[in-house]
Amino acid sequence: MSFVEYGDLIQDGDIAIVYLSHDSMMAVKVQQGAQTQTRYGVIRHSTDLIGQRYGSKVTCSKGGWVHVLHPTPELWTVCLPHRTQILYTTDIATITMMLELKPGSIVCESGTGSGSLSHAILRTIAPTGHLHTVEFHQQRAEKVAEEFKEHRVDHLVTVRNQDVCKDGFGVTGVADAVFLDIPKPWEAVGHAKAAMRKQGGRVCSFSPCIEQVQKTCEALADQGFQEISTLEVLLRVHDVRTVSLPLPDFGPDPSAPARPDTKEQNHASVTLKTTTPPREMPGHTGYLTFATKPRL
Ligand SMILES: C[S@@+](CC[C@H](N)C(=O)[O-])C[C@H]1O[C@@H](n2cnc3c(N)ncnc32)[C@H](O)[C@@H]1O
Repeated sequence: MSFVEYGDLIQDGDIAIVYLSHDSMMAVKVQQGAQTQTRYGVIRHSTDLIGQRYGSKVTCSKGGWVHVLHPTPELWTVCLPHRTQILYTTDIATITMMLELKPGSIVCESGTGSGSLSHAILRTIAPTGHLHTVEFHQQRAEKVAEEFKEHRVDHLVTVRNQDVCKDGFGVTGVADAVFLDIPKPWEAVGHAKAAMRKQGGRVCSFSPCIEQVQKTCEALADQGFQEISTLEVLLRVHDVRTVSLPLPDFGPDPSAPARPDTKEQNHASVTLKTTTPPREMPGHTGYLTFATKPRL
């Protein structure tokens, strides 16, 4: 198992995702002799997990069952231990696309936080790209480096424990893309430019407040970035439901012969399956500001 390569069978030392229901999952480190408690009973790693196929249905000690899934960045985002606010898949998908990330890309990121975005970046740039991620909180930097090792992606990433606004990304002239998720991104824009290859490349900054966005846009323009644009991604789910709608009454058809049952037809209705958006939407996460380093 690795977060960037699929493995068929669950092995000792893997991280597996125990899926209890759509909104209840947990990441488990598989270990010979270990047990995991769930609301459906105990899972015994040696007999219930090791050697089973990913995707298997596993019966727990109380007779209930769970599915055991191969880890992906998306599943990790919903299971990971939060040490900070994190980015979710809706924003991550837009960031990946708009930064034009692909296998082989060199990417700089700060702050690393809980590593939610980092895992998605790593899956996209594997097997030949590299992520340089900067986190100034020492324990967070150490913990995420430990997780990258456990998830077998550590060969694709360098974690630096430093202040990106003072010390930059630790690399110069190499990055195809830079991503910022820090409180004062405008202070890191110069370092982002220095980390990027001489010509071209994309930068993105995530900020919850529009005042932060304004300062970042000014800094990007001052540094000669072009195509500066800010967007907000809102997730709009649709619920599937069965509805009954009255048929429209257009009045009597003057060309048709009079029918005694016309009155009943006016009350006819049709039942159909449709989708409806919820009345309230999940709130704002943040603004994504993108810009391009020009080719001169
Ligand atoms: C909101 S979190 C990032 C979450 C991350 N994008 C994720 O998806 O898990 C912001 C992180 O930036 C770090 N940070 C803030 N300012 C920084 C700076 N100047 N240099 C390096 N890291 C910084 C914080 O310690 C925190 O861990």
